[in-house]
Amino acid sequence: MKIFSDKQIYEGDKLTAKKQNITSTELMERAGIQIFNWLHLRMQGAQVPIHVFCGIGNNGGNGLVVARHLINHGYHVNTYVVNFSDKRTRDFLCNYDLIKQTTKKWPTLIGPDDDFPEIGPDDIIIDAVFGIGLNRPADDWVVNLFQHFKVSKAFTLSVDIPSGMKTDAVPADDNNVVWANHTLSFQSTKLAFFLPDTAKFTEQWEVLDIGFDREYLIKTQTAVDLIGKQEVLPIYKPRDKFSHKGTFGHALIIGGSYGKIGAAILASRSALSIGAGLVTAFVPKCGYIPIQSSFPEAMIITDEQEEWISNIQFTITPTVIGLGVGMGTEKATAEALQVFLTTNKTPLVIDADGINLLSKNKDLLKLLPQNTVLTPHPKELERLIGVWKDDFDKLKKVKAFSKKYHLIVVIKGAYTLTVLEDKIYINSTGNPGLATAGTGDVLTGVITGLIAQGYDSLAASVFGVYLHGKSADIAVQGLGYEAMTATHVIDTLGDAYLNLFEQPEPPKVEAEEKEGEKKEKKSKTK
Ligand SMILES: NC(=O)C1=CN([C@@H]2O[C@H](COP(=O)(O)OP(=O)(O)OC[C@H]3O[C@@H](n4cnc5c(N)ncnc54)[C@H](O)[C@@H]3O)[C@@H](O)[C@H]2O)[C@@H](O)CC1
Ligand SMILES: [K+]
Repeated sequence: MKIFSDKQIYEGDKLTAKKQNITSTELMERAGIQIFNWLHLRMQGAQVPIHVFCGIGNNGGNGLVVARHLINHGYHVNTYVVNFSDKRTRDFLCNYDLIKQTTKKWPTLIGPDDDFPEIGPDDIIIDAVFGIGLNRPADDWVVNLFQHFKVSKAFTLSVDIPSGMKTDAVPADDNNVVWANHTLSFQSTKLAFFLPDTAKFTEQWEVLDIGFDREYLIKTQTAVDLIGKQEVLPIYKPRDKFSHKGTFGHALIIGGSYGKIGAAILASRSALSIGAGLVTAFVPKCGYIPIQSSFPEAMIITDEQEEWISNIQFTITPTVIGLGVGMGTEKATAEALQVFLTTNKTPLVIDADGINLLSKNKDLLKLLPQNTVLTPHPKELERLIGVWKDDFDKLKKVKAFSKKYHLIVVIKGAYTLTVLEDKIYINSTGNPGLATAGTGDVLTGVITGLIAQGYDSLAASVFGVYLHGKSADIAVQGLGYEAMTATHVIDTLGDAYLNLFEQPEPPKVEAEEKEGEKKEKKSKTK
């Protein structure tokens, strides 16, 4: 799913009205009806007090449309205009007139000196105060109104975006923003809903299709994409009947040290399970027996040292190398890495201590082949790019870093972000059960194993992160967050692939109804 910028939404808005030969007021009506339908479907006429708070711009205009339709359908509605400015938009004014023609209960104007209306905990708030047009911090009294919403504990539905929130910046204070239970966004979700600093402002979100021009939606390139099944399906490479293990490449995993051989085993097993034709592990001598006995499919090359890697030399020709898991940061290992990188031309995926060693000697970054994949967790990322002010600053720094060294950075987190230069891919799979030892090693193996099979490094990163998260989502169903381990995630990688081609199950009620119809037909024909 494309995530459009504010500028692109405004452009799409204008272009849609022009191409469909409708006015912006008609488009606002369409958007408002969508929100009304969403509510009506769930409320079925229930007489719960609904408080609709409207600003004076187009977000407020949306609120007025919703209020009007709710009133027309007999709901218990209180409409307010939050009068933070006198500059009303044209479409706001149109809808202000319309609501006045609909009901004798005209919207209540709320200004800085007015008391706020009483809101009960079982009431509903519709927040249409600010949309994406917010361009400066809201006045103190408006912020107090937002606090009034929060204190009421009423279910809060935000229109387009929680008021006070920006799509591309972290607010100076958490209190400056409406804390929504649910947000209904027009045509596109927002990057801010996926970042730790700002995701908290809405518990859930949904996108409403308000019928933007199809051509505009298809042709417009976005700086951010949300990756789900629909986005990864075209990446998948079906297997040819006449393929053989040579077709799917040879993944080499370089890593492990005394006490951390498990990391190399997890990465190697993952590379094979995701479909690499052959997997070799390059480990210190102490890794030989554990790998040979626990993972018979792997081939092994041992370093001349017993406990750590000191000299990366091999005679095989791997398709791709996954480097760094459990590798340690011994001086000899750092030197071996430097020597290795000066001659290496094979595509690389670098994780964990591999990243830590690069952070200690940033000159090595220039030696990495183009589109090398780095998979840091937050602390490793900080060592690599320095501290950041907030999530948006972090993304800016990562983009600059990616551009400077021509690297792909996979920022691991609740929503893992894959960054290549100015483009960000947000992953939608995965769960808190992944916060457990070794899952990072599995991800390294998965991405390495995909590159081995012929996926380019970017496709392998985006697809690998998706499959890794999906596998965890499948594994967790039988285990729960606490008991799931990295090994379970490897064991369900196959299910993650199979899930790509599963059709969604029909809703239960419909299926039962059809079953009922069939029985009825049978008894009639008897
Ligand atoms: N045709 C439609 O009905 C559509 C409506 N949309 C709605 O339009 C919204 C954007 O509307 P607007 O651009 O009018 O902007 P908003 O309604 O978000 O903001 C209202 C106006 O207040 C002013 N303002 C901003 N920050 C302020 C502050 N802190 N204190 C006082 N005044 C401030 C700005 O001049 C802005 O134009 C979207 O969020 C969405 O809800 C579009 O997104 C999609 C199409
Ligand atoms: K809003």
